[in-house]
Amino acid sequence: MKVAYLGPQGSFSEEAAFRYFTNDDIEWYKSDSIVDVLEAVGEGKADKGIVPIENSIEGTINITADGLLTYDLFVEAELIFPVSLHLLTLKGASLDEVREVWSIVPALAQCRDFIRESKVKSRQFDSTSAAAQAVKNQERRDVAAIASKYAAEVFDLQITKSGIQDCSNNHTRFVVISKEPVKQREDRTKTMMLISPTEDYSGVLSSILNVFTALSINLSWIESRPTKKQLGTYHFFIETQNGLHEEKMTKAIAILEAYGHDVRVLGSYNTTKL
Ligand SMILES: O=C(O)C(=O)C[C@]1(C(=O)O)C=C[C@@H](O)C=C1
Repeated sequence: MKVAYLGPQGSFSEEAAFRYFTNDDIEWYKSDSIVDVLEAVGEGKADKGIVPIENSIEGTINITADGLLTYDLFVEAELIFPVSLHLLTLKGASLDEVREVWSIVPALAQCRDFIRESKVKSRQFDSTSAAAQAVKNQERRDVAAIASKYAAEVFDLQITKSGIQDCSNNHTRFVVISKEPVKQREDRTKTMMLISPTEDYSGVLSSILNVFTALSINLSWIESRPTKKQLGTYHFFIETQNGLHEEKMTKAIAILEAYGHDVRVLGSYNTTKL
């Protein structure tokens, strides 16, 4: 089985992938960006992929949410990964030499307070590990990567300041994606769906939410994303704390469809804490 994740070596995605997929028969497929992971799975270059979808400080990773739709993907698991971000510099460099920090956007956003307080510039990379690799290759003492302890080991960098994220209790939620829907099972505890209203009227969102309230279905995630077709039109990602096999979920979907909303189930799955 081929599994795609965001590389290069040393990324959080790699750590999450290695901890979750422990079989021997896995062929790893490292991609250069989150979109490349989604595309690899969408186009069948990899059987499965692992992508970050939400962070406890920064919220939804929109590239992933949108990519699930663009590439017609399904979710088969969610993984909760603790994230501690460190400032990585060349060995021997000190904090007051650092003028610029490099990382992927969600990681820079998780360290907004540190970046503001230390008055450094920031530069975007496609992953924390690509930033760490660039610091190593460019041999510059005035730049630092925001990345993991694992990346420091991989690229032989020094942790010049540790735990620089805005909140110490920081987690990123990854999803395991595939091109085919996973067979429905009775032990699933969550369901992700995309609800697209076909008409725009006042109270459309509350009409959707009322269905879940009436059936005592607890929601663990709701995210509105633009349809990209017209300004001000949205569809809604909704994650329930109930598996798709449960009767109340079948009822909810039937009611939402009877209201004229388009409902697309993206997956029913369990949570793994890594
Ligand atoms: O750049 C990486 O190392 C990743 O795996 C991506 C990513 C993300 O985009 O959220 C994953 C976990 C952390 O939140 C920071 C970066």
